[in-house]
Amino acid sequence: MSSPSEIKNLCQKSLEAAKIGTGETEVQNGIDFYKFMFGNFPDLRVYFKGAEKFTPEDVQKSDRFKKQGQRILLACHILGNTFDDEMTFKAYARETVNRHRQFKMDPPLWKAFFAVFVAFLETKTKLDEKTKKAWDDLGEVFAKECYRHLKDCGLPTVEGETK
Ligand code: HEM
Repeated sequence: MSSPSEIKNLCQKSLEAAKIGTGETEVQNGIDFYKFMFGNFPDLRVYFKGAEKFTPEDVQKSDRFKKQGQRILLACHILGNTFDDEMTFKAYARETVNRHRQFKMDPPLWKAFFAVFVAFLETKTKLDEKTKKAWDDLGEVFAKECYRHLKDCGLPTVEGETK
């Protein structure tokens, strides 16, 4: 694994293709994430109550996903930004798990999310192998902390190897 600061820099650089903000392009980036996810991983829609049958066209028109798009991209920017600050990064992972408790997600999704996210980023920019590996490494550290926390909370988790 590269150093935390190398991983941070590679992830940060790739996130320039998925900026957040109030401008049209930035807002659309967030909507595009869910259009991508709902279009390519429709099984994940089950967790989004009321949107279980949404098509990418429905996502485009939805105020809910306009807001949620910014939230998820902000979360990914926070992960990239804090990867060299282990205390904050891991606390953010645990907090993310706490906030998702109600959705009763299948635990392996904490790692699987990053494959979805990288595939989304690839719709926005060209990613080299080093950058894809950086996201995979980041996702691995994130997911391990999620699994550890789920176990601490007495919730279903993933034990042992996560790859
Ligand atoms: C495949 C994995 C995941 C699934 C199925 C999932 C599912 C959800 C659902 C159902 C919501 C509520 C939104 C709504 O219904 O409108 C939500 C909110 C949210 N998710 Fe996820 N999530 C996943 C992974 C992640 C990851 C890895 C992060 C962090 C990097 C994250 C960050 C957020 C944030 C920031 C919110 C906004 C609500 C809040 O902060 O409490 N999610 N997610």
